[in-house]
Amino acid sequence: MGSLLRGLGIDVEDSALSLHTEAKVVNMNFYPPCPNPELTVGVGRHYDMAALTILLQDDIEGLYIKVEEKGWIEIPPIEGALVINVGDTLEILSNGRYKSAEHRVIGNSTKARVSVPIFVTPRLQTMIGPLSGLPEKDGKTVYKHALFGDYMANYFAGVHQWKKTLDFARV
Ligand SMILES: O=C(O)CCC(=O)C(=O)O
Ligand SMILES: [Fe+2]
Repeated sequence: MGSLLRGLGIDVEDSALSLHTEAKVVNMNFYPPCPNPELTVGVGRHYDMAALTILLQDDIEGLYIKVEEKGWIEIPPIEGALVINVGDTLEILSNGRYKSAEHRVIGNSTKARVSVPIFVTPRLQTMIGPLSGLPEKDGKTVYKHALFGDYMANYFAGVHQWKKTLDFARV
């Protein structure tokens, strides 16, 4: 995450970096095969709330990411490779310079799939907001400061509102 932020021209201190990446939540997803995968939920379209998601997939396809003007693009499943997703927290920390990635998972008709995302997040009591030293986007501060725990409570209260959950932190 340090490299991503340095890419924006800010030199974040190690202490600020570790503050925003202190907690790690590991999920283990199992998608059993289904003859009619279009009838299964898989994982509906969403944005992760984390700063970054580090995702280990197996060699079974299923993960799609939404790319502007191109639609849903399949992420090739390369065994052992890690997919790194930008989440809402990094969007807020970067004042909208990095956008959280919309993605979804579709089940498979013949093969079971396993994935292990690690959500890298601040702790609940950590204040998140645009990092200091960040050049303003079009002269505007897009996001305000909020407790990560409050952001999380709001996210899970409205998880199907997609990008609207970010409105909670908008100025
Ligand atoms: O199974 C996957 O590849 C992704 C799962 C996912 O998006 C999530 O758990 O947030
Ligand atoms: Fe996700």
